[in-house]
Amino acid sequence: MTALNKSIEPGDSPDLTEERASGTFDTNAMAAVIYGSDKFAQRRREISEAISKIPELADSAPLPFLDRFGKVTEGSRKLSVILENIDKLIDPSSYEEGLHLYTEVMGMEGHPLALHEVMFIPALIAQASDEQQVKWLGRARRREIIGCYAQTEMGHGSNLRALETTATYSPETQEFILHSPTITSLKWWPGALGKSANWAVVVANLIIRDKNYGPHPFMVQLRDEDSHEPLPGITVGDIGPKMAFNGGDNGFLGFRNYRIPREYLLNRHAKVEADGRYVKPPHAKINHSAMIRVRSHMATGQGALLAHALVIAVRYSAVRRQGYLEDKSREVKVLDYQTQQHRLFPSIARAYAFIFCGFETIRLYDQLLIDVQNGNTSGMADLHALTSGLKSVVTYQTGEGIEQARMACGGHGYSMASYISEIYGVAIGGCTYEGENMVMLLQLGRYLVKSIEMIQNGKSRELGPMVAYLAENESEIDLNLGPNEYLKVFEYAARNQTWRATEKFQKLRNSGMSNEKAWNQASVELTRASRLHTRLYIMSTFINHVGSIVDQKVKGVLIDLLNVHVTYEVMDIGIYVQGLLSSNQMDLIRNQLYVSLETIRPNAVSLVDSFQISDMQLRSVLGRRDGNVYENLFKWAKSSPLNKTDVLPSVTQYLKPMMEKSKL
Ligand SMILES: CCCCCCCC/C=C\CCC/C=C/C(=O)SCCNC(=O)CCNC(=O)[C@H](O)C(C)(C)COP(=O)(O)OP(=O)(O)OC[C@H]1O[C@@H](n2cnc3c(N)ncnc32)[C@H](O)[C@@H]1OP(=O)(O)O
Ligand SMILES: Cc1cc2nc3c(=O)[nH]c(=O)nc-3n(C[C@H](O)[C@H](O)[C@H](O)COP(=O)(O)OP(=O)(O)OC[C@H]3O[C@@H](n4cnc5c(N)ncnc54)[C@H](O)[C@@H]3O)c2cc1C
Repeated sequence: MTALNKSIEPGDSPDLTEERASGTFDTNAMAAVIYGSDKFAQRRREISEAISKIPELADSAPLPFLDRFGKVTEGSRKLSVILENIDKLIDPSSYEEGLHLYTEVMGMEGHPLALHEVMFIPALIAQASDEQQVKWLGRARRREIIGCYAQTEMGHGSNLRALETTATYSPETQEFILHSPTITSLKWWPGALGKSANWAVVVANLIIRDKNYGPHPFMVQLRDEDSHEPLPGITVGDIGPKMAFNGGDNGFLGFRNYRIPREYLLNRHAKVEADGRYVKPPHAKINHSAMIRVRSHMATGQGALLAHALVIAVRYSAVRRQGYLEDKSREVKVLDYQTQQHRLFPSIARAYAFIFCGFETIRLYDQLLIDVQNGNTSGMADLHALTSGLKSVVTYQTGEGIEQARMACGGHGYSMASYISEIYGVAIGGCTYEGENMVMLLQLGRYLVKSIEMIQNGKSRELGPMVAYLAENESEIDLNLGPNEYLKVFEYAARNQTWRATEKFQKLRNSGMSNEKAWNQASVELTRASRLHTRLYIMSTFINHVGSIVDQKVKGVLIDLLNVHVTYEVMDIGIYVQGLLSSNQMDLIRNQLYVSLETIRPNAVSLVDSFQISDMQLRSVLGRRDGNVYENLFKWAKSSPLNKTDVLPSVTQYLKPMMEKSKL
């Protein structure tokens, strides 16, 4: 049985049953808020139920016991079982249902279709012309072909203008000739490129008559569709084991004068005519849309990863007993320690905040896609700035939260039985992919500096709603702090830091320093401004979202969670608000935080239950829904391949002779 309202079942650990009984709200109602609608939350439960009825969809062994080869094979095996049963499991036309199915069955370690769904198909939707979509999109959606998104090279990922792969147009044959001129020009990192994909969207410099028009996306066949062998002129393979994602085959790719037809430039926006004439796109960065899309989805994606770690740590903390409080006759649940609550509850609040914030950025991206298809690119810069900051802040804070969750599980958190280290490895990949965090914070920094320059030039009224606060002035704050006053505190901090960083940059530049050098010398301050601005945005979307909730019990507990969030976040940026808040006010906020931790305590397990992440999806012995941790930890250890025999061959071969020798 998958997660139910309150989720109490016979055989559950009494400690978790007690926690669920103390919850003040309906976890199904909360799940409806988390997943955007009651209908979809219900569908998730139904899909999990349907999955549980097909035993072949379960992992054939706990994934941590598999080696790389085993993980990659297991991913392909489960994928084929999914596809055999797809109509029984989901509505195949629903992207969200598909995502839930894959997330639950395939897990987070990577699989052959991960990039196909996340970047390859979206790149075709955004960048292929109608004619090209007829040719490839249906095939991709039916999974007749497997694709990936090949942009990053061994030598360059951040600085796209320095990519080295070339696509040189030959008007005589009406072909592009793809070439990798150096070792550093090898495509390096693209997910599913190494062994699974037979097609790729490849980003290469478009060269026409010796002129470089910069990076453009090309549709490229990499492997024979029958034999799956690489085509002549293509060198392709796996880049080896990684910190996580080891079920995935991130790859390398090189071209040796590899020819593709002119029609294979994805030409919804930019075109090359038969005679080599170049037709410019409506916006210089329009080819970056696949990246903007993933960045727009990353807040919810990372919120979900943080949620996984918190489900594990909070449930485990409710069954783990260690030490005493007042009652010396029974050890206390570690969740009752204030330090444990301080470690975990602000992260629960962040997970909710990230998910709600992601709703907003996904909506903005979907709107942008429609606008761009209609020739309106005016929203691109705003969304680029917003998602650049957001991906950086949520990935970093998610990593922090997951690592705290691991430590909150003590020694068992360090075991792969907790699965937290895998979640951590997967999540912090997000600090790097889709734009290295510092690089992306500086993209938002550019936008903030431009906004300040508009104010300085008397154009405050032209500022967008997200940066309008930069033109305001706040020097006092009411002692009676509520969420909106906390927003003002954050605005103060972000505004001050943005002005300070911009003025530093301007001062350096005005002193005769080059623009680039001045930028570099102000860049740490600029990233600080970007983080504060982004955290303000997260807080404000959290407040707005909670304000819109109808179910009063759900709303009540989310207001409690919001109180944890706003007090924790303001304490965390104390150094930036010293000019605004007195030490008395800081003490008051600190005390409000401690009170709000206590208020949340009875709902902690219900709040994480509400994510409705099934045991199958969680893959954690510590985080089991029933809380029966210890007997299952022992079972898990016994299933280790090392325990198949009592005496290992390595002992017979090396240790025994060594010990024998020492006896002489
Ligand atoms: C349903 C989805 C589920 C999501 C869940 C995700 C889980 C999946 C798990 C794993 C998948 C991992 C997949 C990973 C894939 C990848 O990593 S793909 C490769 C990604 N690579 C990057 O992100 C590279 C980062 N670099 C860049 O993006 C850019 O080069 C840059 C840093 C933005 C700089 O660009 P450039 O040098 O070209 O430009 P500048 O000179 O700095 O700026 C010029 C002006 O252009 C503006 N600009 C830049 N980009 C954009 C944009 N995209 N849109 C609009 N405007 C843009 C920039 O701000 C400058 O403006 P200004 O002159 O006015 O200041
Ligand atoms: C798990 C994973 C999956 C990936 N999947 C894909 C994929 O499917 N397709 C694909 O094409 N790519 C993929 N990538 C590659 C990824 O997009 C790049 O690694 C990423 O964009 C960072 O680029 P880089 O490696 O060149 O980092 P670098 O730019 O070399 O970063 C190194 C350091 O230099 C700093 N730095 C660089 N430029 C600046 C600057 N201008 N100002 C200040 N500091 C700077 C960075 O902050 C960082 O500290 C993936 C990567 C990972 C880890």
